[in-house]
Amino acid sequence: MTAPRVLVADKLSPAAAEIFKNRGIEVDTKIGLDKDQLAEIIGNYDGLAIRSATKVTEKVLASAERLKVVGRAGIGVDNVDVPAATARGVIVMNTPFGNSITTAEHAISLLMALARQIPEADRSTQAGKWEKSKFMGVEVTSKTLGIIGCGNIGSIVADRAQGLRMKVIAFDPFLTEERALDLGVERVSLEELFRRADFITLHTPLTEKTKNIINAQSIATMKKGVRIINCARGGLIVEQALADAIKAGHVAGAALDVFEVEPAKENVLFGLANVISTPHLGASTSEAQENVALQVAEQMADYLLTGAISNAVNFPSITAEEAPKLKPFVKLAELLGSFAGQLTEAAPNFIRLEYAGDVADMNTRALTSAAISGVLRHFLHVNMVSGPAVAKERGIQVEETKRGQEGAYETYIRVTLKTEKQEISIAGTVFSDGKPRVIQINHVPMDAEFAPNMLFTVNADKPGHIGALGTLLGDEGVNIATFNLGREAQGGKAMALVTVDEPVSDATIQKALALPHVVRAARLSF
Ligand SMILES: NC(=O)C1=CN([C@@H]2O[C@H](COP(=O)(O)OP(=O)(O)OC[C@H]3O[C@@H](n4cnc5c(N)ncnc54)[C@H](O)[C@@H]3O)[C@@H](O)[C@H]2O)C=CC1
Ligand SMILES: O=C(O)C(=O)COP(=O)(O)O
Repeated sequence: MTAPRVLVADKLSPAAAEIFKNRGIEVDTKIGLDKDQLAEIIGNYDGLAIRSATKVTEKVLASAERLKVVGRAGIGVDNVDVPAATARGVIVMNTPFGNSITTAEHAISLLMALARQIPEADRSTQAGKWEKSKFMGVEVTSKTLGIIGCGNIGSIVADRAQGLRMKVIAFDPFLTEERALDLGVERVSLEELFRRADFITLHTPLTEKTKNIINAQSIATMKKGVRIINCARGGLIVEQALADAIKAGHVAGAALDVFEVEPAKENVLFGLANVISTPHLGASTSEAQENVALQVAEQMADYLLTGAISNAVNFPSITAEEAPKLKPFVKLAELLGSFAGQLTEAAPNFIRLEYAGDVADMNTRALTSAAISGVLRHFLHVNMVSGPAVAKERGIQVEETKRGQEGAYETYIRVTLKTEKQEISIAGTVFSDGKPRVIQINHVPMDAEFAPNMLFTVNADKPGHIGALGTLLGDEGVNIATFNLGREAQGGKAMALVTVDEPVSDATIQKALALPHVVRAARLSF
């Protein structure tokens, strides 16, 4: 067997290259390649080790004929097109804890720097101005810190802020009362957090639900004089809205480590008084970089040399023998979880997996992990291995039931989610062509393949809906690939699952909701 080859494309601690070499893997380090240069050479490598700078796009992956694994020395994988990697059978792995303390410390540093205008005071002093009366700060003791996203990093920030004698409140759909109590934080709604916080710090992943969470409307509900810290992802904040609020004096300052477009060479926030920026330095300490480099290199080497998988964000750990039989059902379980997760308004507190027929005799632990990760990946950076543990930590009850063949399908999986207000169940099967299909939505029969872009509607079963929806999509320039229907009973609730060529816009969703008898319209993507 020829030695596997790994490309290190971002600045990693030299510890990573050492490990690859020691384990008999050839390693090249080429930092700063653009998309085209990367696409040109990626075909020569089995592994790609990156941080946040390298964008692993569909185009790069399309040229990556040999690539088996992308290793992210860090947490966020939003610079990797994970669905495209999965579709090409490329494992994407990250190092979920290696830089959490360091990033939390950066958030606290920015908080203190913001409270006392340290960067600006430094610039003025070194320019010989001695403007002692210009830089009046605020004390953080007894001030309220609002943490949005109280996961690994948010929890460490909470701990450190309490050491600074701040009052910590947190919004996180997965934060249980019990965990909040353990952390010594007060669990509040997002609205209450915006209303009460003197400082707000962001620690969520960038998802459909968190994108633009700080916008003109939410800023208007914040206390006058609020200060905002972002060490998570640029897309969480509408930068123009923040700039406007700072200029208007409503927001007293912002400290930003991350930007919507990186590298951020120019930005609407640059140059404003009381804006502090750092170039995505959250994870940049020698300790964190050593941790993540060692871990990612070991994980990648394990996978390339033995096939063992750990901390993969797009695949569960499965032995070499089980893999071929399980693979289509892993995909199905993940898609069903993702479908249900996209339809919930809030984080679930209960997930049930039902396995019927042949699939009940397979490695359902891997399948359950896949389904849980499908549900949770709309909220968290969760991987299939850690999915059940994360669900447990967050107080989500997971139930698995198995039974023999029942009904029309030889084998099927049903995923049921419960939130405080809703229950959603999606069932599916794998046909002999190996393709996963939806066969029931909330027990209503349906027969549809999963597709990258879909629209789901629920309506009262009255004549005219199909025509109206078809006309609306036509008017909006949305091309329909397939149109699948199901209903409870004549005159009851009816559902449509429509495959479209492009993602349906928010405006089209609003128009679909305004159609007669429509009670639900949601965009789905797989
Ligand atoms: N600036 C930097 O250099 C670094 C940035 N990061 C970023 O920090 C973020 C958080 O990382 P971790 O704490 O390790 O992740 P984590 O997965 O442990 O925690 C994220 C938390 O956000 C919560 N969340 C999800 N959706 C939410 C919503 N709509 N509203 C409020 N909370 C929500 C989740 O429940 C979870 O508790 C990630 O985006 C990561 O990419 C991580 C490391 C370094
Ligand atoms: O781990 C993360 O999510 C980070 O954002 C760190 O990014 P970096 O590795 O410093 O480019």
